[in-house]
Amino acid sequence: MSAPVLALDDVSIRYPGAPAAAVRNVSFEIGTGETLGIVGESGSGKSTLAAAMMGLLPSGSTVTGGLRFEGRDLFGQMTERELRQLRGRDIATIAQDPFTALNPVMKIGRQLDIFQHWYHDRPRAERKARILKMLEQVRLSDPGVRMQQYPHQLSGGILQRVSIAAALLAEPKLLIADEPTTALDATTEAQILGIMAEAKETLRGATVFITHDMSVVERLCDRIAVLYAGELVETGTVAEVLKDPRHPYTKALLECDPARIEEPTSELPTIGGTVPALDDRPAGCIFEPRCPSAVAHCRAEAPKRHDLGPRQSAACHLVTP
Ligand SMILES: Nc1ncnc2c1ncn2[C@@H]1O[C@H](COP(=O)(O)OP(=O)(O)OP(=O)(O)O)[C@@H](O)[C@H]1O
Repeated sequence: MSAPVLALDDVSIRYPGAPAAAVRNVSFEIGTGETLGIVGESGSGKSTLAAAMMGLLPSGSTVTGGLRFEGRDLFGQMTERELRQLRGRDIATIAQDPFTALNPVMKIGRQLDIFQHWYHDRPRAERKARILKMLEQVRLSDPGVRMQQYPHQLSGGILQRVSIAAALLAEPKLLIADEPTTALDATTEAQILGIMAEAKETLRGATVFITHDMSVVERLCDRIAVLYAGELVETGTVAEVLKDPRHPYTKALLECDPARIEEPTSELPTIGGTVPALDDRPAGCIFEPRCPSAVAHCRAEAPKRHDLGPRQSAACHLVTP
């Protein structure tokens, strides 16, 4: 991997007043040109990690460990002003809800122009041409008309395309897409995922794609980080982990992926039980209460992370290299 754009080293995050950390001892790196998929059920800490990567945790949150963007610690070394600059220029996001991501009282064309930071010294006509080209790339019909419209005049699917165009125009060093299709219907979701797959060719920085959908990871990501109840249980290349998942939670997620079920069935499989609440975390392995393979030892002691290859690791007592 090239020098990491973002490196997390033993990161734990606790919200103010919370009984325990929402994210515990998470480490991984993302390099230029790489797309990392972060997966896990609801409550596993995906959005908490995304907020931390943007320096947008609620004030009073406690972060321990290192979270470095191009070698600089987001929490130790940067002032609020520097963080704001970073968010505006080097780190872009595609949010779950595109309505909240765009300014309701500014025309789309003007908003997109603001995003293309690196082109502001170019003539206006050149900037406009670049925006039009990008709107075509995200397959928006009538891009010239769209530029004159306000967000409330557009549907969620169209606005999400505008958000993707904004992210591409910004040419960020780090793009964070936080479940960008959650608020959309299935057809629009498929279209947006197709556009994201194409956009991958254009993006030169690193991308973090947050999802609960393994088939999205398979399609769009190079590497995967599987989170469970705030802990990183498995990480590796998508090719390795999806072919040979080693952690029982990763296996269970894959077994529940509708895209992988070969026999027609009226009921989709689910993982029994629920993600433990923050104040009810098991003392041993975090997944033990739901794990079909658990043995007594799993209840007694939390597993360490086992390296399984140059870039794959899993935190499970039952895993052997
Ligand atoms: N602002 C907050 N204040 C206190 N606790 C929070 C806050 N946001 C999230 N949490 C808690 O942190 C834990 C992780 O939540 P988080 O939203 O990061 O998970 P997630 O994997 O993104 O879930 P989802 O897929 O539902 O968005 C949960 O226990 C949640 O209740």
